[in-house]
Amino acid sequence: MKVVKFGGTSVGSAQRMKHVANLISQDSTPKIIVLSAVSGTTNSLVAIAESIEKGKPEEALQKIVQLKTSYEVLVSELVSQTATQQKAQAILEEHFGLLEAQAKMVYSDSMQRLIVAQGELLSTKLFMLYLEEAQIAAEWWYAPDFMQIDSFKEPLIPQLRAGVMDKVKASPQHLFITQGFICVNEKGEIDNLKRGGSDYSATLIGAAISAEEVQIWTDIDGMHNNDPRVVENTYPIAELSFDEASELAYFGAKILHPSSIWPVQKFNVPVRLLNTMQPEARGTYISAKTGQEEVKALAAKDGITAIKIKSSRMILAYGFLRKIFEIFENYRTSIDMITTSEVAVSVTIDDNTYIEPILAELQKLGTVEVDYNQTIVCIVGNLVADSKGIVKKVFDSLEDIPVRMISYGGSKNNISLLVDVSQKVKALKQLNKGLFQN
Ligand SMILES: Nc1ncnc2c1ncn2[C@@H]1O[C@H](COP(=O)(O)OP(=O)(O)O)[C@@H](O)[C@H]1O
Ligand SMILES: N[C@@H](CC(=O)OP(=O)(O)O)C(=O)O
Repeated sequence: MKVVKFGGTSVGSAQRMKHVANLISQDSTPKIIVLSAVSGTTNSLVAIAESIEKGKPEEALQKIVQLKTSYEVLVSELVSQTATQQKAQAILEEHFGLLEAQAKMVYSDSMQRLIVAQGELLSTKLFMLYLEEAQIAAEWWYAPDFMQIDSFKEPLIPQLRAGVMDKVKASPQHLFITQGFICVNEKGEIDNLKRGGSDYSATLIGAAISAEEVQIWTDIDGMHNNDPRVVENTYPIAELSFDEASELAYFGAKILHPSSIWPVQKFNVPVRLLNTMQPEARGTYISAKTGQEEVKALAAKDGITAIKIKSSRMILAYGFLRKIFEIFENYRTSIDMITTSEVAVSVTIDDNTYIEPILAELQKLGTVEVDYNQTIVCIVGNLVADSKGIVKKVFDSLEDIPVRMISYGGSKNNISLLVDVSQKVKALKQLNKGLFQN
């Protein structure tokens, strides 16, 4: 069994959906197909929910009509037989009807999650109709039937394995179509795996059933050595270890959801990143294999807050770090980078939900300084002993860029630098030149 995920751009139009149908039906290997919402849909659904939250139902309804119109165009291009067109129309009525009903109700967080879940339900149902018309046999699965998260938002893998295996065993089909991103939470409400979560859905399913491999099809030919949106002349990396891919995903390489690697790493299921628009390109192969000692790629993660705590006792007493960590632990806020000196500790976090109470408690331990809008620039590769002078190249490349924190040696795969967000693009470009073009 392979688990094959197609992202929003891969199902972004009728033509692309037809292309995907062609790609998945070329051989008889059993496949679980995980689809995202049509590109742009989740953003529109988030905007609809925001209008309802702001108490502007008319604005929400206007946005719903606009989105529905774009789906009517998609349907008219996707299916041609009268019976299938009627079924498609019924699907639009069901899901846009639900949105319209929500717009007239009082906003809640669970309503927001229900609204954003409609994208993947629409894409998978419409895709099924095209398969029906193209006479490609497949079965549709409702992801919340098997994708569950607990009260800490962690996925329940044994339940996932049992749910998926039961469905496979009960079916004569070898193609199964399901939604990425959406799941059910501990209260039985529809929930999601956070933005970009369809990658995570696919790797969770692949890990849970020990799939042969997970394929993630997107609009680029694999993981590039730097962010192609801001740096020119980037290139795809043929192979990455799980550790390298995990660091890149966590530190901002948008092609992969930040949490998507741990499940496949734990269950040793390889992942291929492939380009829907260029299926013959070899893409990136991610596995347990560790490559040569070299820098593989750069990534950057925005929205970082740096917090410096200066001990009021001047010399760090033992137990000081524990007290600091306990505060972050109590607010379930994870720390990305940490540096210490004799008198101070600096940490970074990417989630400011509990920043106020965290700062209030830290202030009891010493003087606290906070810098918002920071970016972690991350250099990833097999950097075991740095026999190639990578650190020197990093410092030479950064020349005139003020660096707020540096972390090296925490993992053999990563050098992290903290810079102000305004320096991000410059840092990525200069490091690209210094590390890959000499
Ligand atoms: N290092 C990187 N390598 C490849 N793509 C990257 C990288 N960093 C950012 N990206 C961006 O990620 C995009 C693909 O991810 P995403 O938009 O989530 O795709 P999908 O909608 O298919 O899930 C690419 O178009 C590219 O602009
Ligand atoms: N549709 C969801 C989930 C997702 O993973 O999308 P994509 O695969 O297009 O990044 C989102 O936009 O967040």
